[in-house]
Amino acid sequence: NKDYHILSFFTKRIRSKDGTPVEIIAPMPKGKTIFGNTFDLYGRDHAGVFDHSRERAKELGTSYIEYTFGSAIYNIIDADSAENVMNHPNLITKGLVYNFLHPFLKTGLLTSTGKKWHARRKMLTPTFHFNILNQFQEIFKTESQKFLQQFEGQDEVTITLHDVIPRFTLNSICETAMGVKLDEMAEKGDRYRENFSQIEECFIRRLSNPLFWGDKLFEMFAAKDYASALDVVHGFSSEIIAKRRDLLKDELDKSSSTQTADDDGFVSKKRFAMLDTLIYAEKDGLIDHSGICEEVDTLMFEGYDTTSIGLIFGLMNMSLNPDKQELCFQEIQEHIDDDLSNLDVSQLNKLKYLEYFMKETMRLFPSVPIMGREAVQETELANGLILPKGAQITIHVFDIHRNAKYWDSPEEFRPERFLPENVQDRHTYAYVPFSAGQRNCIGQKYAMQEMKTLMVVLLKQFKVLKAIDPQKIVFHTGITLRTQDKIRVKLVRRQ
Ligand code: HEM
Repeated sequence: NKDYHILSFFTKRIRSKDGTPVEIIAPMPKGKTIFGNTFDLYGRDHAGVFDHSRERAKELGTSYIEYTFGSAIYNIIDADSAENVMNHPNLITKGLVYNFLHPFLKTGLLTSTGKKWHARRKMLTPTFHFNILNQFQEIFKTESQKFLQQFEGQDEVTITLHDVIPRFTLNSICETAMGVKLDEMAEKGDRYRENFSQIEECFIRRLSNPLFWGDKLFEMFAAKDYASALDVVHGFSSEIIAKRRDLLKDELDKSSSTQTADDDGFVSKKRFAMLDTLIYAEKDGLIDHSGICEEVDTLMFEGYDTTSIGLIFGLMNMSLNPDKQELCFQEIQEHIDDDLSNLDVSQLNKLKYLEYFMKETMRLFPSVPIMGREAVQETELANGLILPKGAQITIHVFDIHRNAKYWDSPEEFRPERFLPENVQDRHTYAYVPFSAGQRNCIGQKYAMQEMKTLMVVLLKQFKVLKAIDPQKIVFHTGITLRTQDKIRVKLVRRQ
């Protein structure tokens, strides 16, 4: 705190409530220049940016403070501080870095705050009700079967998960949430995913160079191909919305000509899509077309990319832990019929070990390894720190999940950690793959249901064998968890 005299003209310091030196509560690693930590990421590649936070966590072992040009950053790697922040009523606004997502997602549910966020959350929460999720089960099942059809006739095949899984999750989110089958739009879906990667590339370029934090310089020097990538992803979501509007109109038209006296709710008889809620809300004047677009972009991105990562690492872990894969398989055999006819939500709920397996996967490989908040007013935390207005908070989920304070041999893959008797004495906020508190993930049940379904359908037919060396995995920074190389597994058909 005493260093960086020049920076102090531009950046408000974090104080302590009772005058305790701040560094006793949270250490402050020295920055590379007189501008504090502003340029610490400068020149680092994607792996270097990711490793920076891991190195800090290892070196300091506790939550810490960094100073950059314009803002103090409180970096959280412990469960107590995570709880304080996630449950703080004044800390629901997302951090500055989320502004870099605005050209892509505008201010939908993930990135908005205040009254707008409250209204949208209220509007969308009922669409994740278990009755609706139950209806989606048939789609998850069919999409999982379709996923496996591509390996028909093959007894052994090595697959690149990063190539095949995202197509499955994008198809699933479009059919469930948007009510539109991607079958005839497969190529457009592929282009959506490619251009999404381009958008992410620009996001990282901005993140690692403070000169690009403002819009002007970024647009002048670093936004190559950004506008065209945005056009593609927005074009795709607009087409989905237009298609669903047409389908809904057709359903309404048909039902008014065929309705009988006991037909008391034509839409409820059809499969309901989350997008329908938004379209009906538009009729009631609660949202406009651009609002629908930002929510569709948000749900599509959140719903496909995060579950892809969960499944990619879930299958990788199956391949690396054959004994635990066998436990999952035995459990599946016990509860799910071979023809999958009883693969419904109530049966899925019985697959406890598979659930622990996926939870452990998300502990070691959280799809969202980092989350950010901003103090929009001076805010006191329970540990005695006073964050000035504008301070940024970074919650390092990746480091909390590997913090030896809560996890014995944290690097080891052990689904048994999630047995009820092992969970009860652990800090609740030591495990936050879906965040927690008001801004928690609205799609967590959906995600688990989808991931478990594909696992069941796949494990029934195939054994998953190792095809990579896990020691060679190099993590990259991204909007979500990335690796330098794509992950592969070998599938061998069960006899
Ligand atoms: C394994 C899968 C998933 C993981 C690990 C995950 C994780 C998260 C996390 C950590 C957040 C908080 C982000 C932040 O504060 O920056 C979040 C928010 C959100 N997630 Fe998920 N998510 C998953 C799947 C889904 C799915 C399937 C959907 C939708 C169908 C979804 C929709 C959302 C939305 C809309 C938000 C913003 C909620 C709000 O702020 O009110 N997520 N998710």
